[in-house]
Amino acid sequence: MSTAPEARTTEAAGSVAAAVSVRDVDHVYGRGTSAVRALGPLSLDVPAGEFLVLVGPSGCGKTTLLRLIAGFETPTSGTVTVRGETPRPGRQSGVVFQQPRLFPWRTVGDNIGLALRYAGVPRAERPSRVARLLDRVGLTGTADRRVWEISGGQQQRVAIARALAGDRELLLLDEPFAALDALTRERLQEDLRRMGHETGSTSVFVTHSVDEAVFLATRVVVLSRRPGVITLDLPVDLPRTGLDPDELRGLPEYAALRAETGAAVRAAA
Ligand SMILES: Nc1ncnc2c1ncn2[C@@H]1O[C@H](COP(=O)(O)OP(=O)(O)OP(=O)(O)O)[C@@H](O)[C@H]1O
Repeated sequence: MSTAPEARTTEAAGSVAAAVSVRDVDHVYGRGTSAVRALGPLSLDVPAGEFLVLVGPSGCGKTTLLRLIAGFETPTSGTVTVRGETPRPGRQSGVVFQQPRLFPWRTVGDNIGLALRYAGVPRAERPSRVARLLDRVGLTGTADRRVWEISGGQQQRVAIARALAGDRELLLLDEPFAALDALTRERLQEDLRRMGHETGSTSVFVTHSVDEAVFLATRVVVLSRRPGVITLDLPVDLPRTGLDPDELRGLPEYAALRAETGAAVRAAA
């Protein structure tokens, strides 16, 4: 994935302030005897440019936290802001889910073009923007392919390009690679890691995989069992360039971070 002009715009925009601020948040689904306390109390700041990975046992509230940051949910108490504003779906962030959720009978270009249209990008500008976004996710020249014709990994790349459309300052990813085969998953991890470094964009990524967390993150946050609270907040200061993935995974620091994260996840479960 290469650094396109679109990426540099995001980098410039992202360097201004803390991208995400979560303050004293509690989140409860339902009421009375059927109430489920999913999250909190939880406070977290995500500075611009950070690649934050959330890990924790099933049901600990990872998706809930992502949905609060996306603006799909409003916290029961406390506040969530994205660059100082209350988040609104599709406004400040792009979201990538476990399934790509594309229109399969339409072309790759149409799927991304639709997101650009919603973002208010004029029709005449859309083809060049689509091409730049496809370059960025390693799918140069695929705009005219139908979604059903391309592989699952390629579809997930399209979903990432769509989430980036409209110069969103924040990328939210909810186990985006969980349904992919191991080799495709590794390739996408490598590309996403490189892209995060090259563009300086801000991401919050949810996973169950400790290795995926340490590989991708500049910071790992582990949540406890429900209601999720932070049990580990770990900076990941590994080289972002100059090493291939095997060399990176072979570093003693990598092993130490993996061990510390794994122990925290096991303790949380
Ligand atoms: N709409 C809802 N109504 C009621 N309870 C919900 C709702 N959404 C989630 N929950 C509950 O809130 C808790 C947290 O769910 P959430 O999906 O955020 O966890 P998670 O950590 O993402 O789980 P997983 O790793 O299994 O995807 C769970 O107990 C879940 O059953």
